[in-house]
Parts: sequence; C-alpha cells; structure tokens
Amino acid sequence: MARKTFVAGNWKMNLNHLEAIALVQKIAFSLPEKYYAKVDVAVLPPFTDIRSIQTLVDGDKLLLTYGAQDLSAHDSGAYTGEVSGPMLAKLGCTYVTVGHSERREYHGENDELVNRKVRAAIKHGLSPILCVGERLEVREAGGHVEHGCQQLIAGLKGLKAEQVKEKVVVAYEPVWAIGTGRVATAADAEEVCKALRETLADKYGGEVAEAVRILYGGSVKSNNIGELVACDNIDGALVGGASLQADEFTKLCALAAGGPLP
Ligand SMILES: O=C[C@H](O)COP(=O)(O)O
Repeated sequence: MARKTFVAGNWKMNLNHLEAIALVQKIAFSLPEKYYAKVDVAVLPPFTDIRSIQTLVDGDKLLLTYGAQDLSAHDSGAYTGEVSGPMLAKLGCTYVTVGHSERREYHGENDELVNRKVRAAIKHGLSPILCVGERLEVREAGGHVEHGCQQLIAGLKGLKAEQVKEKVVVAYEPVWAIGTGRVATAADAEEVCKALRETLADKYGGEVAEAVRILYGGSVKSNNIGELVACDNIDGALVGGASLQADEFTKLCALAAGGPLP
C-alpha cells in the first residue's frame, strides 16, 4: 500500500490566534481541494491558537488537519503549565509532535520522557510525530544513522506493532539543518530515513515498516521539497519557517502532491 505524502507545518512559538486564523484561511483559499487527494496537510500551531483553528476547520469544513507541538506525559493533575492528551483530543487535534530537538535541547527532554509522551498521545487517539535527529558533532563523527535509529527504538518502546502501524509518524530532523538554511541533501536524508524504516521492519515487521510515514525536516522549502519526496523512504516534510508564509507553504504542499502549482 502506497504511503500518502504528508506535509506538516510546525509554527513553533509564532502567531497569535488572530494571525493563526488569517494564515489558515489563506492556505485553505490557495490550495484547492483536489490536492488533498495526494497530500495530507497539517498545521501545528501554539496551544493558544488551537481552539480558533478548530472552529475554523469545523465551520468551513476544511480538509486541512491540525495538531499540537507537545503534550504532557500525564493525563491530568498538578502539572502547572502542561497540556494533556485528553485536552488536545477534545480540541480535535489529529497530530502532536513529540521529542522535537528544541524540546530535547531547551527543556531537557530525554528518550524516556519522549517515550512516555508518545504513549500518552496514542492512549488518547492522537498520532505522535516522533522527531529524531543528530547534532552536528554526531554527524561529523559518522554516528548519525545509529543515533536516529536508537532514538526511534527508545521513543517507541512498549508500543504494539498495530499501534505503530496505525498511529505513528516519524520525522528525521538533523539538528544542524533546522532553521539554518543548511538543508541535508536528499541523499543524506534518504540514508537515515531508509535506516529508520529498516529499523521499523526489524522490530515490528515489514508490513508496519511499509505503512509508517517518515518525514524529513530541516530548512525544507518549495525549492527542495520535490527532490526530497522523490526519495523512496521520504514521505513528506515537517516544515518550520516556510510554514509561516501562506504562499510558500501552499506552493510546497502542491509540489509535494506532485503539482501542478495552483
Ligand atoms: O519542525 C520543524 C523543523 O524544526 C524544521 O524547521 P525549519 O524548516 O525552520 O528548518
């Protein structure tokens, strides 16, 4: 079964709820419905924007989906500042990124916590977008493939093959390519994405490995999305900066769908 291309826009800590509405409206207006047959499109805004986007998507019956950038490992309770899986599910979120390198680096998230968050997401019906990827020194030492595969195994610990197959999305994001304009070559990205898929096959079987979508993230733009999705093991992109501009993001999604440009 062919995997459907997936483009997710990680807005990071940008755009208030009014700006969020404006951006989603522009994307919805610019990307005709026919493209959604070939590409799934999601936006991942800050928590404060999600209710507004839910209202817009439901009201206008938009085909675009949405999710969050993080969730708590806990369901509820005395965890000041945290947002839980049940809260996100109630807001109609489909996806939640887990283990983004900015969470690992600035919030001290380790593989054990990332795994608890992945399991929390699945428990509440959300699809975790599990982010893995190496820092520059790891790549320069030649440890990038092993590093990504280890993070993948640790992040999925305790999950059943069926849960991985049905719910998990993997994003390979080399830290040195995020927000730097320094995109990994398609061959660099494919090398790791292929190894991630082989790791899934070893652990969960070929059927699961063939079903799971593996995205590349790190300075993806309309001028490089084509060569990335042309790779056998790259099923789309987790897009940061370029997802904040409606024209660029729309163009990128259309190209991921195989074109033509709208
Ligand atoms: O989650 C998205 C990635 O961190 C990539 O961000 P970027 O496209 O701005 O490099």
